[in-house]
Amino acid sequence: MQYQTDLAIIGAGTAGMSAYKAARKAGLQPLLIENGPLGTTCARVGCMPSKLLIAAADAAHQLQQAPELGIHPGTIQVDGTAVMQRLRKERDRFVQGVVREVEGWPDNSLLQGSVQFVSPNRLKTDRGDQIEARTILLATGTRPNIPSQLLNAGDRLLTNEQVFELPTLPRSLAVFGAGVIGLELGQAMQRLGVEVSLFARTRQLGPLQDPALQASALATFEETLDLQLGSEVKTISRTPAGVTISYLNANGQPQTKTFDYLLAATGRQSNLDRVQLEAANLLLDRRGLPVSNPLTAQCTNLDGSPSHIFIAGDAAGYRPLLHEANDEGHLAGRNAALWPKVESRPRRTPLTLVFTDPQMAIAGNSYNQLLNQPGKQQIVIGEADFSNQGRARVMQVNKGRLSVYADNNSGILLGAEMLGPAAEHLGHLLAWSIQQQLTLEQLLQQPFYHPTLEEGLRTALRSAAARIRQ
Ligand SMILES: Cc1cc2nc3c(=O)[nH]c(=O)nc-3n(C[C@H](O)[C@H](O)[C@H](O)COP(=O)(O)OP(=O)(O)OC[C@H]3O[C@@H](n4cnc5c(N)ncnc54)[C@H](O)[C@@H]3O)c2cc1C
Ligand SMILES: NC(=O)c1ccc[n+]([C@@H]2O[C@H](COP(=O)([O-])OP(=O)(O)OC[C@H]3O[C@@H](n4cnc5c(N)ncnc54)[C@H](O)[C@@H]3O)[C@@H](O)[C@H]2O)c1
Repeated sequence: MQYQTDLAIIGAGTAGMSAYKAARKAGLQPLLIENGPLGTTCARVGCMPSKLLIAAADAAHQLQQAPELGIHPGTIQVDGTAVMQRLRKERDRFVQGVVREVEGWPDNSLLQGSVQFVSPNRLKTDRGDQIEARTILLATGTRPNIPSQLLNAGDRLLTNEQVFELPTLPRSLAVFGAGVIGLELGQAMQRLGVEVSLFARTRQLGPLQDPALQASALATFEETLDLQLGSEVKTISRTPAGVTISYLNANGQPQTKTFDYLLAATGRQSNLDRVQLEAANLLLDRRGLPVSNPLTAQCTNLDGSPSHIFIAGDAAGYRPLLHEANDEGHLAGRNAALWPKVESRPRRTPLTLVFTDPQMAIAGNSYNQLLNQPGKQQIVIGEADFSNQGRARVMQVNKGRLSVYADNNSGILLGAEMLGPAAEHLGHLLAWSIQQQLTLEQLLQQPFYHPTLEEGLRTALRSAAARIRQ
């Protein structure tokens, strides 16, 4: 069929749906085109099922820790089938919520098919549909990046798209990648009784950049997880017992181990390689992604002029997180309606959280952004150690550290990195304070109740304040 639309949105994920709503509110009748199942990556195979697995792992962990508090829950049994069933039941509720929302939209809002560019204003789908669009939004997200060596695991290779479908928990799991997904899922599986080894080429654990925090993360995670960081994997093969991995460990010693499954958590790759971007007349960056303005979501033409094509969510390669996909989608949908005029909207303060235990947070500017740059002498660091922090000890969660970074002249808080208890909450407090450009002094005038984890934040703020202009 032939379609004509003011706005063709490629991808009905978080960014695409948010753009659809914003564009409709602004008076457009957008056409949303999706080549996979509805429900979004976040709800189907991302944020939500991973946090459901972590919730079960946290429950098991608390029971395992209880005897140290004098509480003896008896033999702890993890029913892997029940864990996975509950995960999928709750996950399906979230997915259904999204699907119902799309189903409530007017007919002809959604087209199924895989989209490619024919020319800057013309798209076609693999089902033979042709779309002429005044403006276009790229909201195509990403898919797992799988290094070719990992394919040797054959039918025992899992990514985030298969792991939540396992009928029960595996006995053993080799996790490749020590980034956010590898750490979150690897630790959760280990706490649920799965024998986990985590392989990574470097010694970097998760996104924290502050050397003191990286060291703390390494010391903490290697207490319980078999970390094969800096290992060199020689061969991976599908064997009758599962997946056999031969590798040189960090000391150069040859090892061979067999696992039930291999989980690839080795980063994400853009889906834009499948849309014939060459036909879109867009300027691309070194990664092959369209050059775009994060304040308008607008792409740039080959000749440097502003394009009628917008980009949002993970496809933009800017901040691949759910709340950012939502914001970018909204911005893109609204600007597509205003096009050729566009509005600039300031971005929120960056906030990254990792739902491990201890959790990780980066609020505002990271260590590298502030301290690996010229002018780093303008930055003071304040620190707190949670190993002896009162409330953290009370709750037996006394691990990790917090670093806050402030401007040495104005005292304004610029960034923070944390590994520690409740980093998801302290990270928000820090991000909100940074967004309001509060100074250390103003922050120290706020109430700090006793005994709370926030007192750890106060320690870090005080230590930075004491170093200002010394
Ligand atoms: C395991 C995991 C856990 C995560 N946990 C968190 C978390 O806790 N917190 C957080 O903030 N973020 C988390 N994320 C990241 C978050 O899920 C993403 O940032 C977010 O889903 C991106 O949304 P999006 O709209 O850009 O992409 P998506 O939701 O992936 O949507 C893109 C859509 O485009 C479709 N598409 C692609 N190409 C085409 C084409 N050619 N034609 C038609 N349709 C196409 C795809 O099928 C897909 O439906 C997690 C991600 C993963 C993988
Ligand atoms: N809590 C959250 O907000 C959350 C949770 C999960 C995912 N996410 C999002 O999903 C994105 C992707 O997560 P991810 O963990 O896949 O990516 P990542 O970039 O965080 O980590 C990828 C890891 O894979 C390693 N790696 C790459 N190639 C490898 C190879 N051949 N062998 C071994 N290791 C290899 C990298 O060194 C790195 O440690 C995140 O950046 C984030 O935006 C967010």
